[in-house]
Amino acid sequence: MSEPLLTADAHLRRDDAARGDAPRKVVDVAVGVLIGADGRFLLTSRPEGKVYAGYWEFPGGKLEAGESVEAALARELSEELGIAVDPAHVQRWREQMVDYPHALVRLHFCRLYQWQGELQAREGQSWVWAALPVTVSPVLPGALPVLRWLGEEHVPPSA
Ligand SMILES: Nc1nc2c([nH]c(=O)n2[C@H]2C[C@H](O)[C@@H](COP(=O)(O)OP(=O)(O)OP(=O)(O)O)O2)c(=O)[nH]1
Repeated sequence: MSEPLLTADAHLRRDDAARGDAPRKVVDVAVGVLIGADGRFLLTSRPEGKVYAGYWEFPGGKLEAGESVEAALARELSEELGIAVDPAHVQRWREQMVDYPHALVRLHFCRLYQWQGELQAREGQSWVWAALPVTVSPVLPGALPVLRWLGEEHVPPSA
């Protein structure tokens, strides 16, 4: 399902037309909503050195050229968290475009109930198994819709 465009921190930039810039390229991002046996979901903090460092988000990252969402998510979860994911277990959920000052991103949110290995913070990030309402903050603007969807929709603890 594709959601309406979300504009984040618009006050931080002037629009492209005013600057005479070309339309912005869309950056595709694979994002995992990992759901544990107890129904909690995994949030991770963005590491130092990245935009929005310290903000909480769902783990994932940008697609490489020619890569599928499923393959990108499996690669990112291995790189960031040291877990092994079978791309066949990645369940596409919703798509959300977010217009940030730093990039225009298309977030491919996927649900994931199965993976192998213990979590490791390979990029020095923190993680938390969260339930609604979440108690960590700040949450990345592009992760907020997921919290709303999780609240609206009954997400089974296993599938
Ligand atoms: N992982 C993730 N990214 C999100 C979420 N919400 C959201 O707006 N984003 C945005 C933030 C970034 O602009 C983009 C992800 O880019 P990134 O820089 O974290 O990706 P990456 O790990 O491939 O980064 P790098 O290797 O280029 O440093 O997607 C979310 O819930 N999870």
